[in-house]
Amino acid sequence: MATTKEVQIRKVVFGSEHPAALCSSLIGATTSQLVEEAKMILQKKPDVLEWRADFFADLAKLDAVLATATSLREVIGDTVLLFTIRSVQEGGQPISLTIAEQEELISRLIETELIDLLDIELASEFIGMDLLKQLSAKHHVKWIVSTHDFKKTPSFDQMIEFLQAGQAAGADLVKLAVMPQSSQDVLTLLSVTNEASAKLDIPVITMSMGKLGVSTRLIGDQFGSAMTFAVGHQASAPGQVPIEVIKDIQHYTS
Ligand SMILES: O=C1C[C@@](O)(C(=O)O)C[C@@H](O)[C@@H]1O
Repeated sequence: MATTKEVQIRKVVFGSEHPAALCSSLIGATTSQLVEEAKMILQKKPDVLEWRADFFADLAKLDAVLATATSLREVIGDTVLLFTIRSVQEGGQPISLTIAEQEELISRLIETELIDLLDIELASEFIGMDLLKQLSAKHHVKWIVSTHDFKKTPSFDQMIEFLQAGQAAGADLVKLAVMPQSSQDVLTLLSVTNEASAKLDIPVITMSMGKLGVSTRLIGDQFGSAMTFAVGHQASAPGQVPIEVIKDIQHYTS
């Protein structure tokens, strides 16, 4: 019989029509904050927890990162763990690590098999992408290749290109988060989701951020988005709504 984790991974990685997988971010700066956050959020039963490691104060210390991943795994059990270092250019926190140091840290973390999913930005300047992909495959870590635009919503064609390029870069899932400036932008993002989820071979995750884009977080799965980010403890991006709200809506839409 499949374990809970296998079922969750299948739902997240291979997509399920409805409802979207529910992901909440951990943005603590210390191990104890992260562990407390995880405990609190787990009561709300998310499918995925995202460790936004760019918020972690000791990101430059490999031992601290590995110890924290171990502590988190002890607390979260079978829940799917996504590891993300979001760059400043794409809405993340400033960090002191160079690109090479980040690559090294991520490689060591993959080898521990403590994480299930890894966020890799499409625009990432990692040098050893092929090696990293091979290492990930060896240790069963799946990739979400992501693109974020916190200022605007690119054109329909550009957004389709981002998603296609993510697939070509070796993604197991692709993600696109953009900022709408009008309700038309929200419609365009939903059209992109509809088209890309039908045409690509991998699950697509999309969201329109901010207040204007909230609807995409609530009903994006009806247009083909495989995952939605919701607040468990604190928001990690503008426009996220509480897990409870998403669960209520999913009750009526799936
Ligand atoms: O890529 C995403 C999506 C997100 O930016 C959002 O808009 O919900 C939140 C981030 O933490 C995550 O890494």
